[in-house]
Amino acid sequence: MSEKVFPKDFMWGAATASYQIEGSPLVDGAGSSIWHRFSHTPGNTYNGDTGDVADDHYNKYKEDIALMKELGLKAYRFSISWPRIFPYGKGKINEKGVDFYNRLVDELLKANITPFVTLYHWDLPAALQDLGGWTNRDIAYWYTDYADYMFQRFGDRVKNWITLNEPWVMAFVGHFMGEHAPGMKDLYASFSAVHNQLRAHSKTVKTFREENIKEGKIGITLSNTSHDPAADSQEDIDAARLAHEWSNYPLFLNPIYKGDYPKGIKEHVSEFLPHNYENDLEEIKEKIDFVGINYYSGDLVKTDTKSFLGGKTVERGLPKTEMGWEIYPEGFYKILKGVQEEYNPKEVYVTENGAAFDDKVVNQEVHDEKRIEYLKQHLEQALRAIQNGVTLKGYFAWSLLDNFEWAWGYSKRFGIVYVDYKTQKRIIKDSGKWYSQVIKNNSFEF
Ligand SMILES: OC[C@@H]1[C@@H](O)[C@H](O)[C@@H](O)c2nc(CNc3ccccc3)cn21
Repeated sequence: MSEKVFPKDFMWGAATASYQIEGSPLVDGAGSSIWHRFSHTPGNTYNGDTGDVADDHYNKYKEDIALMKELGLKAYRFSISWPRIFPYGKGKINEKGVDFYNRLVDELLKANITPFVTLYHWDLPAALQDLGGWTNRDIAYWYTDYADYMFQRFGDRVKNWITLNEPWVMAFVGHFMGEHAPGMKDLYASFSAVHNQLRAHSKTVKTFREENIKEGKIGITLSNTSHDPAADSQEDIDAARLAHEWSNYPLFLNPIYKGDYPKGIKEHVSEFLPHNYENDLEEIKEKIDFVGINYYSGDLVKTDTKSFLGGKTVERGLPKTEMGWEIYPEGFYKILKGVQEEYNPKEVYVTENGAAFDDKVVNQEVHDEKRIEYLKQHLEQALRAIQNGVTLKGYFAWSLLDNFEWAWGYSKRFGIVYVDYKTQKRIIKDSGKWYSQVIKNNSFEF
């Protein structure tokens, strides 16, 4: 393989999520979600932004799929909104919600674009939150029933399934930091959410196997930040390792592949894990077909006895994106190489990688050179990982479209396609044109 060309059949895609792009959150019988409630609660999002309209993808999906085809995408990762299907999370089914995703999937297949479906990207039915949400052990059954129904309705056409998007963010940004829905600040609730998401994930994988989806594959998508020790001291090395075990793939892959939480978690924060969690570990240890890796940035960790887990982030003067996240491509390689060395997954997909920059429209064009540079630097590291034994099979740029960036609302743009929220006009950015050439050449050098 030439040193700049990706393997044949490498799956080039782009990713989105239901609440971030669809709009119409309560239309056609859909139930409310925790993000509908959270964004409608004053003070929770920048400028009071909500997902009420977003990119109006619920109505513009055909136009957006035509854009994907124009870009030459091989695959498209999107999420299904659980409350569109089960307005109350369980029980009554909303056929109009199922119909939207039927039309979306059929249009993708017509465009010869492979669907990768995320079953849960944070928009929990609000009715289930009223029953405790991810802190209620019964959610493992509610979620598995929802997922099983999706397998039955779409498994004939959708062959690639992701159970959960970034369970760490759901658990800690949503239940400890309070910056995401459901807006809780309770560390015990956070670890309960970790544990119940793992239970839900593994029960769903078992059900997926029983449904025997022809050529079907199922995995999980995990958030990752490359944590480096600030100094070559044992205390900084230990602090960085603990941050890795807590906030990156080990927190979930250790139970899934090795049947227990990481050593550092058990040594330092086992008090927050649910009572008798050990009883569930055997069931959680369930083989998956691929690991989804999300990567955006890295940070430097210094020992600090006053901080949670004994470490704090310190500056190292690297360039940053509009999110204030370091641009650290080497960290991408470290995360990819690390997951292969620590768990040796059959397949790895980069399910999200991208950056927010201050994009401006000039004469109906968006010259986002910084994003092209970011993507190129990270693709170089992805190819380096493949050349060093990582079973990387595909890459999904985050995101196809500028969209609702959670608590940041519409103030941060990650898309390779610009969205004018006043007119809903789409403009392919220079990065989208560049990415289209990457796909055509199967290389970032052309
Ligand atoms: O922030 C960009 C994207 C976001 O739009 C996606 O929905 C989500 O999957 C996503 N995860 C990260 C990385 N992790 C993260 C950490 C703290 C807060 C929010 C996201 C970035 N992104």
